[in-house]
Amino acid sequence: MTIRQTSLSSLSASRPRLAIPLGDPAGIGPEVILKALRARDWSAIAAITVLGTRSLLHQALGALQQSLYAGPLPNLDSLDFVDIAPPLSLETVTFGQASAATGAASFAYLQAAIEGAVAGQYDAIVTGPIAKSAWKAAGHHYPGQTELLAEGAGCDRFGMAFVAQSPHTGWWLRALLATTHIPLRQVPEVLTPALLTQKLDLLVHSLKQDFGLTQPRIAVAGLNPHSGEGGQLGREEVDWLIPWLEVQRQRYPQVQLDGPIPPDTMWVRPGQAWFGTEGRALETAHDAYLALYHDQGLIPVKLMAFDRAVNTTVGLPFVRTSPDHGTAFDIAGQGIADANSMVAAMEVAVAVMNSRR
Ligand SMILES: NC(=O)C1=CN([C@@H]2O[C@H](COP(=O)(O)OP(=O)(O)OC[C@H]3O[C@@H](n4cnc5c(N)ncnc54)[C@H](O)[C@@H]3O)[C@@H](O)[C@H]2O)C=CC1
Ligand SMILES: NCC(=O)COP(=O)(O)O
Repeated sequence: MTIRQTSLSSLSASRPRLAIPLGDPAGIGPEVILKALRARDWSAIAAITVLGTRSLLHQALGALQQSLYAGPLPNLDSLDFVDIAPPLSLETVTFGQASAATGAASFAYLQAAIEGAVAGQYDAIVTGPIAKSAWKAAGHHYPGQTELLAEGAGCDRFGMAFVAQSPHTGWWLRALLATTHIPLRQVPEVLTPALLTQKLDLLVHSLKQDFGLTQPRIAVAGLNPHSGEGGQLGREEVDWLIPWLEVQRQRYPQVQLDGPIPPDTMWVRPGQAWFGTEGRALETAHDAYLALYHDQGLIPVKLMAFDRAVNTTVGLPFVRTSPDHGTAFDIAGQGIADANSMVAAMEVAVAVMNSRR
């Protein structure tokens, strides 16, 4: 596998301290982290600490060495590593088989990273993927890592955003999800003007703080097909989304707020800007997209950028990024996982940290 490096002009010589919890040891987290650690010379731009169970990382390394993977791998002896004993008995793992024990382990790794970040030992956390079902089996009822991070940081306003830089055009795709891990049928009730205001505030702040965009252009999706077609296909747009947008335009005169944009067509221009198929799209695509629910945002993001998109948690007192993919239990232990999204997650963490300084 060839690692493609994301070019980030804002990477600087200062060295943010990155904590990298391994994620679920039965998934591809340890593998993509091992590959990512040798994808470039990180020592020039970051100080990296990996958190996990040493014997399990050795097991993942052994599996990689036995696989067809022929790329460079790190020397574990020279790694800055925090060795965490698994809370439930776990001497070895069977790749692809998550359990209460692997869930308890990935939970403990993330908890240790959060404690370190809150104590000021780390500037950023780049998380390996976990399985929410394994956390649940271990008795941890969180919808995902985002909510544990927010709780640990004492933060009740936070958001899930994805960013990726096009390898074709250099254009940056940014999308924030207004709602995340809830059943689809709950979306219309959970999605309120107050919630959307909170998410827009987080997005505007992050665009300025993390990306230096002080006059961003933001597109807001409608909820219903064709944004409700004047109330004929759903009433949320006419009942509150259009009036809400008017209020927000008054609140944010420096922001160009477009919407509600029919959710299907909203992604045409980003697709053109991403793939470079329509020259004007690079100028006319928005700086960021506010999607109203998980799959409205993540289907297009993953279609365009599954190999390199980065999940970020906005609103925390420290930086958090993650690859966009999950534990990929179907290929764990085979050596074939693509580490580019993990590399991008580490690079974006460094760039955002430098932008905040
Ligand atoms: N940040 C996180 O911790 C995330 C965790 N998850 C969790 O991961 C578990 C599995 O979720 P899925 O929906 O199956 O998504 P997934 O991303 O784990 O896998 C989807 C498909 O993409 C492939 N794939 C994923 N990453 C890959 C990589 N780096 N290289 C090559 N192929 C790759 C997999 O083999 C699979 O066919 C779930 O428990 C989910 O909750 C999912 C997304 C993010
Ligand atoms: N679909 C995105 C995702 O599952 C990320 O979850 P989290 O563990 O980062 O909260």
